[in-house]
Amino acid sequence: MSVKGKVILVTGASQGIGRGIALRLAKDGANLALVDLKAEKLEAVRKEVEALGVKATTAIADVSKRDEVFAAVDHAEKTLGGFDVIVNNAGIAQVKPLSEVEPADLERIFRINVDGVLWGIQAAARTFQARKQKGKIINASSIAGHDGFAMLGVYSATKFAVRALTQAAAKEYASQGITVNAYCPGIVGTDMWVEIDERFSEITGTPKGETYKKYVEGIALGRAQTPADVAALVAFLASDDSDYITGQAILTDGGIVYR
Ligand SMILES: NC(=O)C1=CN([C@@H]2O[C@H](COP(=O)(O)OP(=O)(O)OC[C@H]3O[C@@H](n4cnc5c(N)ncnc54)[C@H](O)[C@@H]3O)[C@@H](O)[C@H]2O)C=CC1
Ligand SMILES: CC(=O)C(C)=O
Repeated sequence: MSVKGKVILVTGASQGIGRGIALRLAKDGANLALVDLKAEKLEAVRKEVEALGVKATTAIADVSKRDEVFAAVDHAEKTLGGFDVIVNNAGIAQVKPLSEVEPADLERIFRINVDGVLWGIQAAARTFQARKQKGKIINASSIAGHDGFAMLGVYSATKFAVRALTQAAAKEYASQGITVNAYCPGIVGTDMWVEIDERFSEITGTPKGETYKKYVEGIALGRAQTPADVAALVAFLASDDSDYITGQAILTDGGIVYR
């Protein structure tokens, strides 16, 4: 299984799962284009990646803005001399009972979690087509893209939508040698879960840390997921070993959701 020499763009690469994916792909020999809004943290990840002996470049882009995603892909191709894989990882969470959701809530999270993935799909596919080569598109869904979670209803809707886009894009691009898949993590100990836990506390009065603990206790394998666990699946999906897989939304959750 190898991604050696491939050019791979990862969004949301400044921290958490995106950083974990970048480090794993760099260890496996890929050259990386790192995209995020957080410039300082992104620069730190670039240095970590380069220390592993591969090439890296950064682009500050808001994935909800189509032109910025297209510019980031163009930058990656020009700077790193090719373009093979995009990992549409950037996303945000939102904890709110459905009865309190307002139009602005929907707008914000859909623009990032769904539009952002679609712009990434479009920009990558356009580049693969222009280069007359095959390519891989890998999108962040979630266990919440398979089961709707209470208080995470709108977030869950965005992750179901990512699965829909993944399936449709797989069908539209298969004849061009482009595969499209999604990874569906479970409970990963990142800043996103710190924020989810805090919001649950505010809304329900549950003591801080308890919501995260309760969810982790429900994992069959008995521990929280790490970014490296997620990155192992993404590294497989980015490699040639996954060439015959397309349109799938693969669970990596230690045993929470069974499909
Ligand atoms: N943490 C978890 O338990 C799970 C996370 N996921 C998904 O994995 C992905 C990564 O999550 P985490 O690393 O946990 O989150 P995180 O909050 O730790 O990191 C997300 C990164 O995305 C960036 N980002 C956010 N909005 C952006 C925008 N508009 N443009 C560019 N970059 C933006 C942030 O700056 C941050 O660096 C997300 O799509 C999330 O929904 C899926 C299942 C479980
Ligand atoms: C953040 C996330 O996707 C879940 C379900 O924990």
